[in-house]
Amino acid sequence: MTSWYLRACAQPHAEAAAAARQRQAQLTKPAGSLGRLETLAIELAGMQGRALPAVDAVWITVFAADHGVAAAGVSAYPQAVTGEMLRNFAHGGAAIAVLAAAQQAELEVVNLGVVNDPGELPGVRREIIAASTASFLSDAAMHDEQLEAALASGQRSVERARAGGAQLLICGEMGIGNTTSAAALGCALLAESPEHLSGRGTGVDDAGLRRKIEAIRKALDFHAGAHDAREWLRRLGGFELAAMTGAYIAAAQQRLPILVDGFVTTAAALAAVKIQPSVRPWLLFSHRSQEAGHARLLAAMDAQPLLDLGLRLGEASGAATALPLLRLACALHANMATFAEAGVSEA
Ligand SMILES: Cc1cc2ncn([C@H]3O[C@H](COP(=O)(O)O)[C@@H](O)[C@H]3O)c2cc1C
Ligand SMILES: O=C(O)c1cccnc1
Repeated sequence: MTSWYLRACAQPHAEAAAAARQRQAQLTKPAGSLGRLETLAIELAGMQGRALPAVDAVWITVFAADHGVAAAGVSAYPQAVTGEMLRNFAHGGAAIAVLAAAQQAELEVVNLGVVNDPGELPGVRREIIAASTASFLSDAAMHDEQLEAALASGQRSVERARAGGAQLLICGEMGIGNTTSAAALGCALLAESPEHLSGRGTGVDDAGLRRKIEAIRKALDFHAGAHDAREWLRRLGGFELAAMTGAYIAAAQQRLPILVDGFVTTAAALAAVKIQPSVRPWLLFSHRSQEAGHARLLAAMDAQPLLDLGLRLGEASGAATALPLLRLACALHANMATFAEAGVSEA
């Protein structure tokens, strides 16, 4: 039987996009003058299959997991932070919790396995795969069943989003060491060199950055026998990265538009596109992260991010920050007067 994540996605609805494009041409403004706000409305119309798209109901899932590679000294922060941040998400103190609450977006957090496990917390689902991935310096990060479990966790988050009436999916991540995992995965998927995709993550110093590049180089050597995107994800990814890959594929299969966050989520999106290329039209890109290497991952998917604010946090914070632009694009598209309605002369 073919795995669910290998199933192709439908293309966005061409007629709905055409109807939206036609409406944009009739609104009281010089043709094309609202730039990306116009094309965003048209793309959303195609994805939602309606001439008047809306992103009132937004679902955010933050996946948290720990990484074996953290032991290689590749983060500026201790691994215990991943578990500690789960408590912070639950109590509303994390950046994404504030951004979601300020915009009435639904936020759920999924604990896939952290070393410093805080146990049951309100608003945090426990879908524990293991306390951490194995270090990909000397082992595959995940066994096959662990990868399948992570992908399926992402798929289930999309089921909940759909049941909740979501019109847009945003995924985020929390996992100390995950910019190293994301960079390694990006290198493998794009045949890039570690210097080009490695950045300072939480803020490592020059020595930390060198350790990170060395770790990735070693991992790419060790796993040189891998041959496809799923296998690279299993060997170099993390539970949260794989869950996001699964969520992106499932959302695209179910015609749910996706707003991608920063560097780590973009690596997961790239894995999704490499596993199932028909995912690509369902992805909107929110911002270019300060993390060196993000621009290359974006370019590999011909993605034009909306914002460049020097953000380097993850947690879906960049996507949540770009959400108002999508909402404004929909409001303009639905509520501006046409030339005929307003009695304004056309060109
Ligand atoms: C307090 C805190 C909150 C965070 N929220 C997201 N990240 C971000 O930083 C981590 C990746 O960076 P690196 O690869 O350098 O460890 C991830 O957890 C990511 O989501 C955080 C990091 C910290 C310290
Ligand atoms: O852009 C990101 O996803 C990012 C950058 C730094 C740290 N964590 C995540």
